[in-house]
Amino acid sequence: MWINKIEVFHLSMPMKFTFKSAQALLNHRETLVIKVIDELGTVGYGEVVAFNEPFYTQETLPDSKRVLLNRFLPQLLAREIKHPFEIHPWMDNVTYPMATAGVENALLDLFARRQHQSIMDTVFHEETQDAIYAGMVLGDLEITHLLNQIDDYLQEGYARFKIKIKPEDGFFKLKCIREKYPDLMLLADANRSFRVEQIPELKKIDELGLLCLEEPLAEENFLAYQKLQEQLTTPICMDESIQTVEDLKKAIQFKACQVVNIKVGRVGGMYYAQQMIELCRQHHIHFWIGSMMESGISKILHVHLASLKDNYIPGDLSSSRRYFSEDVIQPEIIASQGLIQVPKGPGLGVEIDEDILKSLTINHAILDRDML
Ligand SMILES: O=C(O)CCC(=O)C1=CC=C[C@@H](O)[C@@H]1C(=O)O
Ligand SMILES: [Mg+2]
Repeated sequence: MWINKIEVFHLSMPMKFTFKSAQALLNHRETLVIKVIDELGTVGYGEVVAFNEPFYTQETLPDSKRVLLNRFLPQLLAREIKHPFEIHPWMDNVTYPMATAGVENALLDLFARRQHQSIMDTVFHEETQDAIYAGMVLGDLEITHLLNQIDDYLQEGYARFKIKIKPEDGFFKLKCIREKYPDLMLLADANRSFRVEQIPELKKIDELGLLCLEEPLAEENFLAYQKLQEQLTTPICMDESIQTVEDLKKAIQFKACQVVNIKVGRVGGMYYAQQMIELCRQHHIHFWIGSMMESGISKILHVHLASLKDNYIPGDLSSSRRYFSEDVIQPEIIASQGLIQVPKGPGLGVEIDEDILKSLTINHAILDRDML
């Protein structure tokens, strides 16, 4: 197939509240939506989920945009491709995983639509669930507010909660939650905020029966993780420490974690996400599906991925309305009684509301094969 036209929409989505983690404060979300159109007029969408600042991983949205417009997208227009995964050898999943994933995801959506297949059927040849359990992520909130939010979302049907923590009060907050909800499905994400000297705090957290502890250590070193995992019964979960398949192999070799949070953007696309999932399966490492406070285009892809039957726990996947007053996909993502339905149609299985997309766009670029 040939890609004849590509559009890049730079979105600015106002958020309903400020999201606070150990590393970041977010009150609006900028992302890039890539729309690809082939010679038959088939359309596919993908999202580049980099943040404006490098608080999570190194790649920033201005970096992604520059490399896309100057290199990746003109190259894509210039060659015939038979399968979306063919782009990987000439794209750069190490320096620009999120830009790479955005292009690959758009091509996969288009390719699956051409084949009249769902995106999961084009990549994974296995049975999947029709619905997935939703999961709530709560930022670093003041304790009364945090407990109230858990009450509210429990009533809405959410059963799994991930709390953002930092060394100063992480144990205190988790202990308060545990006292009030002894059986809650609870995990914590420290986003690399605890130094090795603060391991005693992590040992206290270890007593609280968490499903896993995500990215506890500031030290970016698998040996430190291995030593920590030996001292904890709570499984350590890696997120930003694993960006490439090589990172995962190394983490397995070091026994640095027992769980991996898979995010398609962070790892450079479905091609690498699939390889990581297969590696996890071979080495008895649990995996589950994260998210990036993104628009529905990337989020629904993660809903699809979370429909794999051997997911460890419900993902960071909640209703579109939790973060944004409007989403660019139709139907938007709705968690009802704690469940999200997995769309069945071709590709991502959702439509893009171009009016909403355009109303959120702050910059728009068009690349045409005729212009090469
Ligand atoms: O999308 C969500 O619901 C929240 C996801 C989330 O917690 C994160 C998204 C992006 C960057 C990180 O700070 C964080 C994470 O580390 O998992
Ligand atoms: Mg995380």
